[in-house]
This record gives sequence, C-alpha cells and structure tokens, in this order.
Amino acid sequence: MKLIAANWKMNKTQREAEEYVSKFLPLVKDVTKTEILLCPPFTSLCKVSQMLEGSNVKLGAQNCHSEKKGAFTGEISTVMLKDLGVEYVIVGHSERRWIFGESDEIIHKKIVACLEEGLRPILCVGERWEDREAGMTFKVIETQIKLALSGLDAFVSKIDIAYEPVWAIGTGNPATPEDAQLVHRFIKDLVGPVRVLYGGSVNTSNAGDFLRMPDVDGLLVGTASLDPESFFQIIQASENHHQQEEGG
Ligand SMILES: O=C[C@H](O)COP(=O)(O)O
Repeated sequence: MKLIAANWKMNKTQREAEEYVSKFLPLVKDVTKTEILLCPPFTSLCKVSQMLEGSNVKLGAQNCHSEKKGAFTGEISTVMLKDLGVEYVIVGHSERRWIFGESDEIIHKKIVACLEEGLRPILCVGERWEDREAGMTFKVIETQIKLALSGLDAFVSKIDIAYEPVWAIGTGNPATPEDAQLVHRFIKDLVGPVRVLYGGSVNTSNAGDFLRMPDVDGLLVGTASLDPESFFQIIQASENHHQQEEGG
C-alpha cells in the first residue's frame, strides 16, 4: 500500500493542529487503499493522537532521541513517542542533517531505537545540489543508507526510506519523476524490498506523476501538507492511481 505522509515541520500550534484534523478526518474517511500519516510537531502529538483514535490516519513524529531515557535536556525518546500512540518516526531528515549536524552514526542509533520500541522509522536520504552536479548522487545515497542501516539487513521490512533531494525541499523545484524513479530503483537494488517514498516540492499538480512511477511507493509532503484540502488532494491522487492499477 502506498504511504502518503505529511511532515508539518515546525508549523501549527495545538489549536491549529486541532482545526486541521477536524477538517481533515471527514475528507479522508473513505480512503481505504492508501496509508495516511500525519507528523505534527512534538507539542501537538498528544492532541492529534486523541483525535486520530479509531480513524484511518496514523501518527508519526519528526524526530526522536537514540536513548530511552536520561539526562538529555530537550530531547524526546522513542518510549515517550510510543506512549503517545506514535507509530512512525522520520529519521535523518536533511534539515536535521544539515542544520543540526546529525551524523549517519546518530541516525543509525535512532533507527535502532525506533525498531527496539516497535516504531517504524522513515529514513530520509538525499543528495545536495553540488553532489548532483558532481555526479555523486548515487554514491551519496549509497553511503547514507549503508551507514544508517549497517547491521540491520534483517529489519529492512520494518523500515521505510524517503528519497528527498536536498535541493528539491521547499524550493518549488522537484526532481523529475523519472529521476526519482532512477534513485528509487537504485535504493531497492541496494537494500532489497523496501518501501521508498519521494519528498521534495510535491504538490497537488505533480503528486500523480510521481505516483505513476513503478518504484515510487509513496510521498513525504512538507509545504503542501499544511493545508488539509491540498493534502487530501494528494491522497486522492494515490487513491486514483490505485484504482487505475486495479482496472488494468
Ligand atoms: O519532509 C518533507 C520534505 O522535506 C519536503 O518538503 P516540501 O514538500 O516542503 O518540499
């Protein structure tokens, strides 16, 4: 099943999150062929978790710490997330890699922490523009994945990967669906059967084009997920795609 995930990043107060979910749940109530995920900021997880109970929408977090508890001021553990009803955690988003200096080693530890707690990590990988220009896209992706998933071959079915080219994030300049397809294929050849999402300037107009690619198994949506209507339209693109596939 395709996964369409919303990463709200550092947006929305609790009240705004509540308004969003109130509008969103009736829109998606008949969605059955697509897995839907909302990843609000930590401050809204509790409220959103209560609202999603019994619905067809799952809850994710945008980050976690690698330790279960202890003297880590300002951090949130996988145990705490699990306790709130979180099922997914975005790990290694490029905004954490490049703004906060999160290393591949830390990302690996976070993935292990998620797996230990029964949470499903969405590992984000992606090249910067200069990597792409230097012809290093595949090398960068390979290195990020090998380091993050080192020793975790047996757990690949419990992990999703999001290909998010750094230069495409929040720029309005997405990868072409064909370029995304090439990288997704490369990732599956490297890792084995794994669900690979695309992220980076996905919107209501281009979502269907990405979802038509054979190895695009879902989308990780930032900006266009902030409005419930437009996020719903992206989910609809996935439902439509599924219907077309079934129709042959
Ligand atoms: O996690 C989501 C991605 O960073 C994509 O963000 P964007 O849709 O605003 O480009």
